[in-house]
Amino acid sequence: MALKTYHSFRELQADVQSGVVSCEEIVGHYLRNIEEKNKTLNAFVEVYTDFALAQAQALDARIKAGEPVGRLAGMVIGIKDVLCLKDFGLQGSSKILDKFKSQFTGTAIQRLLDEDAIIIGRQNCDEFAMGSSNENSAFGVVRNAADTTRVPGGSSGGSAVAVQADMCWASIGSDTGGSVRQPASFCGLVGLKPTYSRISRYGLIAYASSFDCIGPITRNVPDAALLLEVMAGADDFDSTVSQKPVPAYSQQLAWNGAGKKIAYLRESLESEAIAPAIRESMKKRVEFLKQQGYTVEGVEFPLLEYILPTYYILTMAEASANLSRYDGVRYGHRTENAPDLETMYKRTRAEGFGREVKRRIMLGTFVLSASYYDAYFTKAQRVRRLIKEKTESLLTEYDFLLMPTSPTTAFKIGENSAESDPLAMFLADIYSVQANVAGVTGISIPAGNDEQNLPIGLQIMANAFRETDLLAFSNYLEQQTF
Ligand SMILES: NC(=O)C[C@H](N)C(=O)O
Repeated sequence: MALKTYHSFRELQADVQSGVVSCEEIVGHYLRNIEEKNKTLNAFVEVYTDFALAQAQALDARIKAGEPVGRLAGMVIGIKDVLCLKDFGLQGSSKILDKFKSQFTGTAIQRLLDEDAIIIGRQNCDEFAMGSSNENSAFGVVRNAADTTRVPGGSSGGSAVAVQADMCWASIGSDTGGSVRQPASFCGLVGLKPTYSRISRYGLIAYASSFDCIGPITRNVPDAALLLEVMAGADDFDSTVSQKPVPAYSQQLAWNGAGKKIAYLRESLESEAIAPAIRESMKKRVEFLKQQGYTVEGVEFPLLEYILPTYYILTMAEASANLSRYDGVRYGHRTENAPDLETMYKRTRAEGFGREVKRRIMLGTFVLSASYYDAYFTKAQRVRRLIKEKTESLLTEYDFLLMPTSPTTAFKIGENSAESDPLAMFLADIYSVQANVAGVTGISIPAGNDEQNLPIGLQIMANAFRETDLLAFSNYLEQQTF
């Protein structure tokens, strides 16, 4: 029997708790959709059929027995292939982690399980989260369900498409420089990058540790708020995580706009490099907010042109160090019949890593090498500091900064590929990396469609640990019709 369409998790949860619908039926619905659509879309790389059904049955039994259940009972979630779930495969969508199994469950995922979420499978992504189109995956490209000739965005492309195509209720991705927000925008969804250190990274494959954040991809803002609330907070297993108490984000979504000041990046309305439909969508939102009586001002970000090089120099440097652990000794793939240890390392890494990952390891190693360290790495660290300070002061003067999530909507598969023009791919991240360079929070919410009916994303940034306000404002905007 087909599952009725639920518009909010609250509605679904009420039916689950009163026994109108069982968790087994819900899981069955998603398994059927996966069966039907995944061959084309390639969003899941592994489906945990037995595990998901067992979780559902156990939960149904508890509900029947009148036992209390967690805040996520009835929510079926997919996880990006960079998040550990004990005894299940984990590969960062790379050949080098072939057949690797997680030795433990990461904190964020454990917290979802503790609240009775059902984990249905792991999702395709760019290899080690490096990319913006999901074309750099050992499992092949993911297709955007709005137009299967187009990319879903990346690197959490499979996670976005799985929600877009109703193969799970929500997904958990990771965002190092837009990897949650940009695919969410390409697929018409909400993608939240929390403040750096808000969610523990214990059990997240490290890409660039001073940038990496875990974040939810959902259909709406209240779900993002609820998932953040469940996953965030102090954790003994991650010394970088913030000790700040976690607000009840999902209970504080009512918007009180009194006295709020909103900035928008002036070039969002003017730059020829931004698709006309995206500029138009921005304009409508800016005008709407002005009409509502808010102080809304266009601003320039003088360091904008330095953000991308800073991001790529630093993330590649960190990646080259983080990825040195894949040596064929401890994890996954190992080359066969190497005559000595050094050849074994070299061949394992040459065979196991894809082209984009190799490019980044080489560039990262270069900027960290003794002769170039100061010229690139140290300089980029200094510039990062300036970008962080400028961003924070802008977000102190204004409550929110609006800009597009991406300068274009979903592009064609192959059009921007890292193979043909890696720089073009990097340039598309121009607006999404600032929040990570500065460590603040940002969200992408749906903002209409372009002339080809492809989703547009509006990005809203707020200062560190201002998620409560950010989510309430996003929730308010999400409810308007433009
Ligand atoms: N990982 C991310 O957040 C995506 C970004 N485009 C990168 O390749 O670094």
